[in-house]
Amino acid sequence: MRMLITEGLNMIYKKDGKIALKDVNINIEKGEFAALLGQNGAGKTTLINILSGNVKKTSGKIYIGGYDLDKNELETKKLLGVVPQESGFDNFFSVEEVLKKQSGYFGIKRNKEYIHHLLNQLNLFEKRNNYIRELSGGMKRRFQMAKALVHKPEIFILDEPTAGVDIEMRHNMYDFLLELHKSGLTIILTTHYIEEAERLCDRIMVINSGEIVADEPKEILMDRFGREVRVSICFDGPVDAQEWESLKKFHAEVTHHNQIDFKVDKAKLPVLLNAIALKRGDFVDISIEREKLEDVYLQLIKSRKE
Ligand SMILES: Nc1ncnc2c1ncn2[C@@H]1O[C@H](COP(=O)(O)OP(=O)(O)OP(=O)(O)O)[C@@H](O)[C@H]1O
Repeated sequence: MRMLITEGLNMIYKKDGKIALKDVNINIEKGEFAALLGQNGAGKTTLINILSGNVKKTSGKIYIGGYDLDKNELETKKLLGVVPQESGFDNFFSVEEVLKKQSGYFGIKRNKEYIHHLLNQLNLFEKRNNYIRELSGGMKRRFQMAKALVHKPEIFILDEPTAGVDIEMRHNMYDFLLELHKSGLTIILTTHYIEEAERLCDRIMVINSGEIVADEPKEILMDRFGREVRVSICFDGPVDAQEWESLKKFHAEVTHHNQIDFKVDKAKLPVLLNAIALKRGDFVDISIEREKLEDVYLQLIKSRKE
């Protein structure tokens, strides 16, 4: 089932005529965990703000859970849980009060048990009677997640949820998101941490200057663009760059006193390994790594600029 569809979505900010989104067509299936990657100003927040009804699109269609956003705003709002990048916090209320209020906004009564469950999962139970202003930055981010989930939405959208969050807390958030994904929730995440998208998401969308330049299952994207592998070899003695001149075409680079790295098309790997073995047999360690999502992402952004 398709949970989110945009058709020919365009956004031009009236104030300065800035084209923030250009003919954006996306299709997210139920249960997918999708990443939306893009540089600063690419249009990620604009897209999220339009989906959540905070910004009015210039043209195009949006369907959420089959509902047309223009005709069924209330229904679409119920299906979405959005964690914004920044938000005015309800500073003068306690954590639990805000979550109760938010439940009420969606017509949900007697939600205490679920609220406590969420607070427990997000390590916030102890803080339930604290005012929002008394929470740390990382706690506020987790509180925002609870607030977005309190009405049990079907699509969870997060705008850079881990920006500025320390590494341990970030890993806790990953576990939490993976649990939610396992339970069948559809998740869309924008992030600057590419390894985060690589680790969590099964679909990658790349947005560049308001245009979607890639939208594919992660593995297919990696196979299509990530054709090269990096081969690192450590020898039982020093490496002399000159000795490897003949393998320059494999991007030979001495990276350590006894280590040399190569970059090679996967198909040419046997040729390279053969050539190395003929030159020196005293290798003590070898590693072959495929390209990372970061390399693929940079290629995509670069190819558009050329
Ligand atoms: N309210 C606004 N009025 C005019 N232009 C805007 C407005 N909001 C965003 N823009 C412009 O639209 C473009 C897309 O901005 P957007 O905030 O969607 O990018 P982003 O991908 O979320 O960036 P970041 O990663 O920095 O948050 C930018 O050029 C931005 O300056």
